[in-house]
Amino acid sequence: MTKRIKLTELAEELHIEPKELVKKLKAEGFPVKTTLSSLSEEDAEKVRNLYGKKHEIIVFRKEEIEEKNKEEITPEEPKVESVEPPLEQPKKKKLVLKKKKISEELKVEEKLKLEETISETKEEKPSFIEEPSTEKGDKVSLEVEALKEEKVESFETSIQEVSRFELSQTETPLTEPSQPKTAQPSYEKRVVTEFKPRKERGFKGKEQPVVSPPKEEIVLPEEPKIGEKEDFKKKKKEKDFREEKKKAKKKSAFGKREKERIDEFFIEEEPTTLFEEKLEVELVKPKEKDKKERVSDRPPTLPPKERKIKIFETIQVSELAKMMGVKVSELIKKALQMGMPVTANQSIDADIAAILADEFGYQIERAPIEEEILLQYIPPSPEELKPRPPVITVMGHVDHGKTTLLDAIRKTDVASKEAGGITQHIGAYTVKLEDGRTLTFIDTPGHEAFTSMRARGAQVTDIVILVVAADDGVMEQTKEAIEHAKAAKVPIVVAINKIDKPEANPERVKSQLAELGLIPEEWGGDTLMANISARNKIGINELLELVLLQAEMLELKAAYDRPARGRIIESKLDKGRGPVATVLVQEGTLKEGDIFVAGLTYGRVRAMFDSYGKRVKEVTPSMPVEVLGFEELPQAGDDFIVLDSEEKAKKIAEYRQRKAREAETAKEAKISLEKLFEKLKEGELKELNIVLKADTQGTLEALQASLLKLSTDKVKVNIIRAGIGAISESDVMLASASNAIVIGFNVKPSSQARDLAKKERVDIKFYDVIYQLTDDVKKAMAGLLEPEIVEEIKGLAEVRAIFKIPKVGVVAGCYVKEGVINRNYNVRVIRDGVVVYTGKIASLRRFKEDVKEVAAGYECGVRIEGFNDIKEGDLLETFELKKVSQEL
Ligand SMILES: Nc1nc2c(ncn2[C@@H]2O[C@H](COP(=O)(O)OP(=O)(O)OP(=O)(O)O)[C@@H](O)[C@H]2O)c(=O)[nH]1
Repeated sequence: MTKRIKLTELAEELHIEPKELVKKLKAEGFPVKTTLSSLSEEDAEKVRNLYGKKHEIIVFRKEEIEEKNKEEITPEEPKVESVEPPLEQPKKKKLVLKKKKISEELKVEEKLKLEETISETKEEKPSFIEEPSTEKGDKVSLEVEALKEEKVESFETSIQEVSRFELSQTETPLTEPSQPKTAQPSYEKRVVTEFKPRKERGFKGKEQPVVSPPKEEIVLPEEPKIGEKEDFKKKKKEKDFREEKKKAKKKSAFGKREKERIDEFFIEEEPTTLFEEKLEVELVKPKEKDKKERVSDRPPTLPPKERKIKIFETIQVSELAKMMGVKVSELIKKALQMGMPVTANQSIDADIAAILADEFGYQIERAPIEEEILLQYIPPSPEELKPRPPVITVMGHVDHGKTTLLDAIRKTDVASKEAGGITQHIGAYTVKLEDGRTLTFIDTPGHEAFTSMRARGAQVTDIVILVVAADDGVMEQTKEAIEHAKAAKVPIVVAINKIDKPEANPERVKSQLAELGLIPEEWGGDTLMANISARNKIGINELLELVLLQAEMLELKAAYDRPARGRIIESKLDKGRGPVATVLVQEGTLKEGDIFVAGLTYGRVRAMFDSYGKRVKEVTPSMPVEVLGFEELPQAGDDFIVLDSEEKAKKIAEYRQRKAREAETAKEAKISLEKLFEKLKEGELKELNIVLKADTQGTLEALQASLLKLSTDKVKVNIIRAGIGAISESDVMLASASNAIVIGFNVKPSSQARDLAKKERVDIKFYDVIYQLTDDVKKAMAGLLEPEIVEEIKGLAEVRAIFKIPKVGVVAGCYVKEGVINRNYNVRVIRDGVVVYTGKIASLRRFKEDVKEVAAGYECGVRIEGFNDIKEGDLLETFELKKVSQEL
């Protein structure tokens, strides 16, 4: 491919006005029309000669590369002898080392400026007219002036990597290359810019980092082995260089810091790895203050690299290698040489990738997060919106009748009767009333499904039906359900069930609910309530009417005429059909054949079945449908987004998988007091959600009051649950779904809750002094939290027997269940999840022997300092306190 040179660039190079150049060239008979025209390199060279410009030459000699490395040189990094363009006023000389990979696509501009031809092989070796290289084989010389006569079509010559170079001593006309250059896939060129004494360095690689030449002068020191010298002219004026530098900076993918770091690296490492001629270096050493500037930019003759790789946040090492067309091993080696041990499958961030890519002549372009580009979501305009059916979840205390109610509702479905079929269990189903209105029910009753969906960021429910048995009244899980619905800001319609029972007392239920903030309409509140008997199917239609009324108030709408978006409600691996999932379409219309991404997976809709098991071709908003065609099993709560190409879908899924893996490794609490200020500062958080558990009603109330008082203009303290007793799994789930922290005051989590908190990355804080708790929250909000004292749980023992020993006290016969009990640890006595004492171990024994430590699975006798009120069944938790400086 013949490279062409823009007239504008040529004019710049020749320091004349482009228009003037056009005029002149036209007069000379060159095939140009306007300033936008371009010339072949050959012609450009003629023009240069017209203007008396000629190229200077830098002849690079190969560095003494270890034999091993020589062998390893791949086609991507061929050895090169490089030639510099002419410099106007030769003054001092100075070594300029520059490594540059230039591909076939190397810009004309770059080539023009380089004005070089480089021979790659011995056969192709050109020679200089003057100062022929003393080394044979890998030296190349070239006379650019002579090139105008040469009928060389292209200079697309591959330049081999050199580690050393050689220069002719005097500025001489350049000889014609002995042979025309052949196009090569890429070449690397090095221009020695800086020359410093050899120093100790961390690694020695066959490749050297890029160093730009000085802006004012290029002084070439004597190459020790050959002893040749050549003076070089000034390459460009200072101004030109600055401009170039600015351009390069703009184009650079590196952040300033990276760039400086690399510059420093180059300053420190580059010259020393290449030259041993200390004396020469010192003689030509540029002024200190210029040093960084010089090396941090590309020379004016070498524009910023043109080969770009677009990456999204991170990239796998192997992928980066593939994109650059280099061997993974080569890339890993290079990284290692640079002090960054990486593996092929490791994801590296864009900054690291940029440093590495630069070594191979590539520039990294950091693209916005893939998802943001590809899933760019344009919210529908009001005109696009049409009413959609409500999506309902049934919640309530155990045995209050949720399942019976869902069954009763299902039986009211006229469509089911029409279809003559029974509703399939697909996680959700629709109910069509006689008047044609439809409602969608999430088939899994209970707050667990609701919460775990919410914990994954999925909010599919529009309305919660809270089932309360009229004979039993408000119970623990009724309260929890209310809290969940409130935290999710989902309205509640109450179904007071089992009114057929003689002991039913709906009025009592109403007053209990009113105490919890759900005030019935008839009492002036806004909570819709219906008395029903799910078993006897009394009041079901009335209940559904109320639900529809509530839905009307919510003005539920969605756009129908656009690609579908929804949520995964349920998923299973079907033996015959592969991964199958129920999707609730929330927007748009889902069609057979649609390509989609869902959570970490993707696919194409092969077939769809509605809740009666009937195959359907299209599904509209609020409709649940069973979808076949997933690559892998998605998870309940995952999003489901239709895209226009499978490639996109796959890319997004892969990106998400990578992110998920990274998140897995960098597990940290969703929110913690330590991170609070950071999040507030970043505007990520506006309120601090707290799940508060305490040992007594009195302390709970006191804590609530003092915590609420801490709310400021910037952050609101929001207690989403306040309860008495041990921290439960439900507390953790609520905290997880609501991005809350759990505060236990004198209460501890059950071991299941602790495990769940670990899994869900929920931060549980333990306090036993009120002011410490309020102080911490206050400080966290102000960003003044002291180094955190972290409690490390060491072991758990169960008290199985009590021995009262006169004059000594009470000794607890324990069985160590988890971890170790060490007599130096602190100990906490927990009774029914409540901390009854915290102190020190006075003695630890096994078979009358004093021991230091007892591990899990063994029995031991424990006496606690100053505490004799120990009881059978108590748990002894040992812990250590560690200071961790906070990261705020
Ligand atoms: N008398 C009477 N019994 C009912 C009514 N609704 C449900 N039951 C009974 O209450 C018991 C529990 O009903 P379920 O529907 O299983 O309750 P649930 O809330 O789904 O229970 P879990 O799934 O265990 O949480 C069953 O024996 C039902 O027959 C009702 O309206 N009247």
